[in-house]
Amino acid sequence: MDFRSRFCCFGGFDRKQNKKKESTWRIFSLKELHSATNNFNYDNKLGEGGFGSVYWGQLWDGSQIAVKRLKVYSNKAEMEFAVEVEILARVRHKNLLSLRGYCAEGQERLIVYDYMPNLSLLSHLHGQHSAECLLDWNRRMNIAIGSAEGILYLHHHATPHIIHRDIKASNVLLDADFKAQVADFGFAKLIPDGATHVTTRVKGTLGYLAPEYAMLGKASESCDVYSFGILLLELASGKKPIEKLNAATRRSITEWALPLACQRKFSDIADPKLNGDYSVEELKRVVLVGLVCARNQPEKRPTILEVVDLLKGESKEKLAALENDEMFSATHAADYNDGVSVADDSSDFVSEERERKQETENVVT
Ligand SMILES: Nc1ncnc2c1ncn2[C@@H]1O[C@H](COP(=O)(O)OP(=O)(O)OP(=O)(O)O)[C@@H](O)[C@H]1O
Repeated sequence: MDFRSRFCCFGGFDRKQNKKKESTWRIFSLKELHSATNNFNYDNKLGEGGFGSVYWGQLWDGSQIAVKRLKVYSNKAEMEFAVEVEILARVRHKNLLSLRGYCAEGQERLIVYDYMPNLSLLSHLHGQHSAECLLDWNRRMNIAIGSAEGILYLHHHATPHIIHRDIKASNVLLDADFKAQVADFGFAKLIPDGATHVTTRVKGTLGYLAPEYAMLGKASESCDVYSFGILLLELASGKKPIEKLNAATRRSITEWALPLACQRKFSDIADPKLNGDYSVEELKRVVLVGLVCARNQPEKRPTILEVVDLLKGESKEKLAALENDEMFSATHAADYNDGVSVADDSSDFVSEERERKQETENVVT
């Protein structure tokens, strides 16, 4: 089956819809993308992910683009390509990375996006931009609320609803004004009307995976909420989702932050790069919401709609209730020693940047 017939199988486009979308995305020729990226020159390369390499380019009208080029053609990759294009074409939101178009010629598969000049949140928190300290508290707060609003659109406003399944710092891109754009829909799942979850192969990134999803393959909106909670803690603290303490010991960001939150030591959680320059109230809000999102029991997590309200500080009562939740009680804090968990040193438990992807065949049918 070629790309176009697969694309139609998703049922996303009829001719009428296509017409409506004409002004927002289009099909690019390979020749045009070769010329925009200086023949996919190494100097134009922005990064590399599971799907392939991403290149910076400039179109004839001067606009800047990012072109994701499929690494190796296969049926699986073709499917991932079709899912990403299909989903991107149907979503439009200020906090979701927009599709400019795609190219499918021979075995070449390319996706064209708007270029995000401030790259990913990961590059600012832990990567090449981290030393520049460009993420002041105000920007972090806007990124937290903006990305939550992007996810809210996927969960509650897109039809059918969409679970992202790979929310993480490298998938939150930043535009020229540091506005968050949630990206990378290659793993997303469309949720049929009325379904509460879909059972699926586990795909995602270690450190961000909800336990019920990692173990049972149960994907639902609350798995995205869990991953978003980890992202909030990362944004507040500047720490990675899993920290390597020594050769045999790993500590998750929740194991580290929960005892501190129970003892109300929020300033110990704040990223030292902020130099104490943050709103204490907002920091507390981000940490408490992050921790409640990353609870092990999915039914105890808030919806992303509640998360948006809480982050915006729109409901004082809900925030007070959250602060008084038994999860943040002093007795709960006593359950934790110093928050250190001992794990074996298998190389796939934690991995660095490039090795973080986990693709586990799920045993549940
Ligand atoms: N629209 C864009 N504008 C600017 N940079 C981008 C854009 N899209 C991707 N990038 C850069 O390219 C890198 C690779 O992106 P990609 O989505 O392929 O992989 P990833 O999210 O890092 O990893 P994975 O595919 O394993 O999830 C990103 O980390 C980002 O820095």
